[in-house]
Formats: sequence, structure tokens, C-alpha cells
Amino acid sequence: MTELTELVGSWMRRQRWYSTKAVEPRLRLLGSFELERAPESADDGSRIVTHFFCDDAPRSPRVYQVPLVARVQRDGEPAGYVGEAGGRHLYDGPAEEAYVAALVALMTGAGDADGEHARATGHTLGGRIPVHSSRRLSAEQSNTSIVAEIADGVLSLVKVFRVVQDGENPDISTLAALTAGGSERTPALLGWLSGSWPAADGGRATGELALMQDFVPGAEDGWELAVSAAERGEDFTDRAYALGAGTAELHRLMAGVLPTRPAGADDVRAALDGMFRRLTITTTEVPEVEQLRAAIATVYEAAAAAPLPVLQRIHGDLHLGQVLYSPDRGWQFIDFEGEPLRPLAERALPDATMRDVAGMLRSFDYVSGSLAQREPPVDAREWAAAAREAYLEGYASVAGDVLHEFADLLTAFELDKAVYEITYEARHRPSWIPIPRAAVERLLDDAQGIAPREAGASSR
Ligand SMILES: Nc1ncnc2c1ncn2[C@@H]1O[C@H](COP(=O)(O)OP(=O)(O)O)[C@@H](O)[C@H]1O
Ligand SMILES: O=P(O)(O)O[C@H]1O[C@H](CO)[C@@H](O[C@H]2O[C@H](CO)[C@@H](O)[C@H](O)[C@H]2O)[C@H](O)[C@H]1O
Repeated sequence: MTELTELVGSWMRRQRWYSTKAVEPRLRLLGSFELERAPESADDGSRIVTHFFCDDAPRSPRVYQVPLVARVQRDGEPAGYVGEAGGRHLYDGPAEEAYVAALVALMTGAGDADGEHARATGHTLGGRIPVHSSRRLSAEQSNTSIVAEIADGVLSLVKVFRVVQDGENPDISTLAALTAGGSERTPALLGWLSGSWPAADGGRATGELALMQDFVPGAEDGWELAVSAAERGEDFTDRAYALGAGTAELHRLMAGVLPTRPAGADDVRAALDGMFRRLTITTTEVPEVEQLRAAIATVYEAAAAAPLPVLQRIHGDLHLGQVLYSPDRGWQFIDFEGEPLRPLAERALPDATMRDVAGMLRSFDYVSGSLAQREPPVDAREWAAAAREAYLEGYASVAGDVLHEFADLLTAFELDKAVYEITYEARHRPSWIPIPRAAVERLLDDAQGIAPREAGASSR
């Protein structure tokens, strides 16, 4: 193992975006390309290189994008310091203005970068944009986001994907279609970077590496707004109603600009396979869930046997952390990447809108679940029930009665999401496992009317 690979491996393990925390990374360098310094930034002799590392430690290998700025001189000890390798001091690219300026120049200048076994191409919707300054957001999630100040003090949001995959990333294809369709529920896409690199198992992979979008000014994060309202016992029903109506508007917009199709037998099979795959991952990682498998299977199969709605592009991982409340624009929806633990090939496929609704319903439950873990605990169960009802009413005010019509499907998706969340929490925040775990039991109890638990013995 080279010095660089070893250094990146030990640093990566501590990053929020490293997606399999239970294992020690086993990295292999697949390829790299060098970014040219943006014309307006000073040349201090450093190099800006994006590396692709394959991590062979998890069951299925994952490829990470790791952009680094390499300097001869050590420049203080900022948060982005990675360490020293090959006689250079390495810094996390997104934390460095030079990297962000070079990345934006490549994206919005529709340029190319060629390197060792890897390359990248920029795509722009608005032409070249120079960057004045930039700041990596500390609340990192699955990816790394940066606020960049562009010409005349306007801000934009740059997102660097960390786990990169072969295929269409819906974060870009959805936002590109919505931007072209004039959506007012989403920030406008300004540009993106696609690339190619050696695939983990041989051959080549092609996918998206970064995007740049309009920054929603003065926006508040939906999760923080909801938690602070709930802990103070403040009414959230107007906001929840508007969020429900906004979700239905978003769905209508997406159905207008991206393909729709009636659900067929193959879709039902694929949806069930996906749900059972997630269930198996969860029962493998959190074995106590195995005892609920039969009851869960009964709910899934009841939904598969019921009529299904027309399928369309959906958000795919909707929760309160994916919405921003803007005083000027109302609720804005972000992060169309879909569930990070789901295979990319599935994420852009037409799906049922009830999956998104279920995601947001789970999120209201998370608000109360997380407050119940406070010391002293806050009881926000009534708050969450009222938010849930208002959200459903808001949705129906735009979309009509569809949620009643497909109620079994909505329940199955809530359960599927809670099962997924157990794995997500096991990997990232084990102390929060009880939140989705309790939800699974509650949903199964509520579902007893539509699907008797005893009848649930499934062949899967
Ligand atoms: N267009 C935007 N305007 C303002 N803030 C944004 C915008 N997009 C994202 N953010 C902020 O960045 C955070 C991370 O963005 P997100 O797309 O959810 O990333 P991830 O894929 O890592 O989950 C969000 O929670 C939000 O606070
Ligand atoms: O925002 P991401 O795309 O990274 O989504 C992942 O992380 C989310 C956590 O930040 C996770 O959401 C779960 O926790 C939320 C509270 O932090 C809660 O509101 C959601 O309902 C719950 O699912 C999401 O599932 C995961 O894909």
C-alpha cells in the first residue's frame, strides 16, 4: 500500500461520508485527474488532484471520490488537513478555495480534465461562473456541500459526491429536468461534472462527480425548524400543510417533465425485491429484526396485491432534512440523489409518489423520537401526529384522494423506510436505532387490520 493510500484510508474512516463505519477501509487507488487552477486564482505551486479509491472492505466494494490539494509548505492546521504523503501536505479539496474555484471553472466552463485512468467533463446550463470565495458546510451528510460566493455577492451551492457510481445520478437528471421546466419548488441547476474511472471489478464506470445549484437565500433547514417547533410545543400544522401541498406540486411538476408509466407486474416484482433486499440487509446487520420478518412480509405482499398508481420520477429520499423553508420561495426541495444505500440503477426508475409521502411521515416520527431521547425527554407525540395529519391534508389539497386510494402501499412504504432506517442508523448513529425499531413495531400493530400477522409466513 502506498503512503497516500494509507493516509487517505485512516483519514476517510473519520469522515461523516465514509459509509461503512463498522469496517476498516481497505483502499486501492483506481485513477486520478488533475484540475487546472481557475484563471482568477493565485498560483502558489500547489496541485489539485481528484483521486478515485476503491474500498474493498464492505461486502460490495465502493468507489470514493477524494479531491485533495497538495502543498509543499504546510499551511497551518485547518479542519481540512489530511496529513503528509510523498513529501506534500494534503488538504481536503472541498475545504480549499483553490479546489472549489477550479471545480466550478471546469463545470461552468464546460472544460475537460484528463489524467491517469480517469477523466472529467464539465456541463453548464448558464455559462462560466467565477468564484470569489467558498466555505465547506460543516453539517456534512452523505456528500460534501460547499457554499461558493459567485459574482456580485450571489451565493451558490456546490456538492461533491463522495461515493461515485456508474450510471445516471437522479440528483442531476431530476434537477436538470425541473430547472428546464421552470420549477419554483427547487433550486436551479447551474452546472455539473461527469467523469469516468476504472470500475471496481474491471472495465470502466461513468457517472456524475459534482453539481452546482442556486443557493436558496435565508433558508432554514426543515429538520431544524421542525425540531425547534416541537421542543417548544409550537404549532407546526400550517407549515406541515404547506409542505404537503408543496410535495404534491413537486410530484405534479416531475410527472410533467420526466417519463411516467402505468405499473406492470415487473414493477411490482422489482419493488418487492427491493423491499425484501433492504429487509435482509437490516436483519443481517441488526439480527433482532429477524423475528418481525414474517409480519413485515405480510404487509409488503398485501400492498403488492392491491392496485398501484401510475409511476413517475419521485424525490426518492424525502425527509425533513431534504427541505428548506425560504421566506421568499416557501418550501424548497433539495437532494434528489435518492437513498444513498440503494443501488443507483434503481434510483432514477419511475416509482410511486407514496414512497416520498411515507418518507416525510417517517420524518415527523423522527422529530418526536429524537426528542424522546433528550435529557430530560420531551414528549412530542401529539405534535408529530398533528403535523402528520396536516401534511396529508396539504398533499390531498393538490393531489386529491390518492393517498386513501393507495393506503396499503403508503403503509408498506412507511414500513420499508423504517426498515431501511434501522440499517442507516446501525451504520451511522447506533443510539438512534430505537426510533425506527419502535416505528416498525407500531406500523405492524396498526397494519394488523389489513394484514393479519399470523398469516405472514412468507417464502422469502
Ligand atoms: N440550494 C441550496 N440552498 C441552500 N442550502 C442548501 C442548498 N442545497 C443544500 N443546502 C444545504 O446543504 C445541506 C446538504 O445538502 P444535501 O443536498 O442534502 O446533501 P447530501 O447529499 O450530502 O445529503 C442541506 O441540509 C442544506 O442545509
Ligand atoms: O440526507 P441524506 O441523503 O444523507 O439521507 C440519509 O441520512 C438521513 C439522516 O440525516 C436519513 O434520515 C433519517 O434521519 C432524519 C433525521 O436526521 C429523519 O428526518 C428521517 O426521517 C430519517 O429517515 C435518511 O434516511 C438517509 O437516507
